[in-house]
Amino acid sequence: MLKFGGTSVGSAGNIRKVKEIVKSQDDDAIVVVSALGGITDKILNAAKMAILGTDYFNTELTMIRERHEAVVDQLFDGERKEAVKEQVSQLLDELERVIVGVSMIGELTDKTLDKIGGFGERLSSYIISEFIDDASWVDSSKLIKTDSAFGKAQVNFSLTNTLVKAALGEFKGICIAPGFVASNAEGEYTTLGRGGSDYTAAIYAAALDASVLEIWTDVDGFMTADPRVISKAYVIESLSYAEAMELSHFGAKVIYPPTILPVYKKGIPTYIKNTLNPQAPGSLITSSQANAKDRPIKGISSISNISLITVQGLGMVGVTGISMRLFSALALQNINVILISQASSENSISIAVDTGKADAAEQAIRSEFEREIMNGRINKVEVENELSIVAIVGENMKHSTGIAGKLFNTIGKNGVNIMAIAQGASELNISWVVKNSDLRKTLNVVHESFFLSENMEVNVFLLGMGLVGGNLLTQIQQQQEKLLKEKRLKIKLVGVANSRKMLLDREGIAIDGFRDRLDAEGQASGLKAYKDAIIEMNIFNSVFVDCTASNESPTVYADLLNANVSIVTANKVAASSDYDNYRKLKSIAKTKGVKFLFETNVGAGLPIINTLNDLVNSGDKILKIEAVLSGTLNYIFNTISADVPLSKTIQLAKEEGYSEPDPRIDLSGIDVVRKLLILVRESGYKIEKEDVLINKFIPDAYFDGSIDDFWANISQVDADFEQRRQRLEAEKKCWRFVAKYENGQSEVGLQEVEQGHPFYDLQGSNNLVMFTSERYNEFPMIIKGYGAGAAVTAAGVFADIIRVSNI
Ligand SMILES: Nc1ncnc2c1ncn2[C@@H]1O[C@H](COP(=O)(O)OP(=O)(O)O)[C@@H](O)[C@H]1O
Ligand SMILES: N[C@@H](CC(=O)OP(=O)(O)O)C(=O)O
Repeated sequence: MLKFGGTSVGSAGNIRKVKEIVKSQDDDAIVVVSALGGITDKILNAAKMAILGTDYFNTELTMIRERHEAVVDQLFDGERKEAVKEQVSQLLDELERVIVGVSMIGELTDKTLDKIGGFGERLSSYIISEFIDDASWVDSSKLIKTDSAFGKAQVNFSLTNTLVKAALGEFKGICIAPGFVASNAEGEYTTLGRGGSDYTAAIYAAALDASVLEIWTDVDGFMTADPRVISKAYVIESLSYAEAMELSHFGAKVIYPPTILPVYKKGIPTYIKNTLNPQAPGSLITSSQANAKDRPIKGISSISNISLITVQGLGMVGVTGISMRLFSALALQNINVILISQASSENSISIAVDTGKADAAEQAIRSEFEREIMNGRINKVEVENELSIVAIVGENMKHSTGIAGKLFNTIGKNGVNIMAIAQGASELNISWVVKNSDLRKTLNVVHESFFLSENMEVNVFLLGMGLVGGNLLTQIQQQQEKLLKEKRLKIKLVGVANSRKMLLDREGIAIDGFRDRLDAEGQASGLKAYKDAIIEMNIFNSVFVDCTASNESPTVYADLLNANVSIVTANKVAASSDYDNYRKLKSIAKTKGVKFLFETNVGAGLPIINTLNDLVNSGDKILKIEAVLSGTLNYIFNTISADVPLSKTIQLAKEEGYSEPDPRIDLSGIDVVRKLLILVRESGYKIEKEDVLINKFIPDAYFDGSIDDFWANISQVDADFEQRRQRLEAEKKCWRFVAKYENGQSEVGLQEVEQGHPFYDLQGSNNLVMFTSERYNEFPMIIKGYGAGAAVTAAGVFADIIRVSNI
């Protein structure tokens, strides 16, 4: 038993492939076919246009005609072609007559819709039966008998089985049959519901005890998720009938849900195969018991455009019969309930229905419970729209603990709000409701954590592409492959922005040539626009990386953290701003389960803040901090000599890229104050900028004027400094700009350091931090190394990005 879907018979080329597959069968075969892909939609649309009184239905009909004629033209030659065309034309004329009738009468019943809905299958099955030599044709609408529920008729199995067996029980050869179509007792056309050709095939297979059912479609098999949404979805080798049923019930379009029952009852193995890639093994659906080695979750599926109706009232608690009345009222209106969730207090019941049915459902509930609503026993019947249901399915969930915990933890960390949850006692399925706008993110994050747990993805939005940002991208590029191979971590750049332009692409931005792409495709940027775009994109596991020194960029951190975007920043402004703001950002990150990391704020790539956190978290108490934290100042005081006066060293520091663009930020000690603030705060103490005593070594006047005045006048301090330097040299001492915290007192300033002191031998722009703690007491802990420079800072930022992924 074979079934070819609309995509498999959508073009002459594909029909040729179908023929090859059918011809390569060794056994006799019944082949069910769908309408040419998209045709059923067009037919139904033409009818709807006709009833609306627009002439557009003619355009639709012309397109339907041209599609079929083109296929016939390409498949047949000579007289045969004319004969087939004639027959196709007659069928199309018949269709046209009905639709014109609809437009004239202005009435379109479900019965008429069923009459015309199956024309696509009648056409395709006829064409294919002519194209495959020696194939016969059978009219499924005569064999598959249903009730008169037009649109989605219920099959009368005993009659159908008898008719199918009588017609095809002894059949030898290849027989083509239209899918989807059936008829009622009166012989009027009915259909089996959209996507119903799969069902037709299963009905035939069960009636004839077929050895196998093959559903041929346009993907390699039943996949772990809808491949149109999750590009990394992969084929599930084998699944049980129950798993296939659950996944298809919750939206896996690859198979029409009722299909499973007939084949399950008869134990007929069912394959999902790809017409466009027949060599691929496909997926096998059987009754085989779950394999203990299989993952706990087989697949994930979803349905959009769901409404959630919540009925709530204290008067419902402990009252029997409420659920019965609720579901009967809905059943009477033919409303299918897709998901039910009831709190154990019985104070509320939530049900999910198709949005198209939400109004009818609400009305049915309100009228059923009119009395209870009036007397306040039920105080809320609320409908929420634009929702989706997501389900994870797998027989092995039964044997695994912690699935729900992992599931909801991962979803929650990504900021997706879950509106209702249902889990059957069979533990085969956990389903939950989210907003439509969160669907893609939910599917991605769940797919990632359950199916690709060996591959973790971090989505990076970069702000600032100067020295640090540029270096960071180069490092990511060099390391990307290794991280993927060895750590199974995929760092994906999904956004880049500078002060002028921004570029966002959820599929990833190649680091090679990204600047050209930004120039060509980038939109006008602005901090707020970038932030809004990031929040709007709503990507899972995302991190905003701030590689600017801007005062403005930290103003967007709170919004981003609130939207569950982690922050990695080389920018000191946020962590050294008002204490309340620093606390607020940390606390948002904590409640949202995301990271706010700023290791590079102190000592560039040196592991200072992380070390401090480790000490404090493990119960140590920081008693004293002494540190040389300015790479720039250290460079200056290491470079100053009889030949190189102070003003020259400042200039060199700028040229070497150590200093801030305005070196006075370094010279004034402000930058060191900011770093000290961060260290003291991370040690667990509350401190504000104003609490730090600053001992400047250059007179205030130099800091007041313009930067040009500064450069013009700074050499005036050289003579004085040279005198002091000579004295220091004679005493075998050197200058260090030291930040210090002890007993609640913080200060920064120039210190004369003797030989032998840890600060004395500090080369170049190196930094050094000494922590004296309860545990590191007699001999303080010392961390020392490059404390500035784009490459080491970028490396620190990179390490923080990796830390976000928690590997
Ligand atoms: N879990 C899934 N596995 C495979 N395909 C899926 C899944 N979920 C959704 N799909 C979609 O279902 C499509 C096949 O169904 P459909 O278009 O009805 O095919 P046909 O026309 O062959 O009946 C695939 O192209 C794929 O995009
Ligand atoms: N042609 C029908 C029936 C069908 O099953 O189609 P497909 O196999 O392409 O899903 C429909 O579109 O609903």
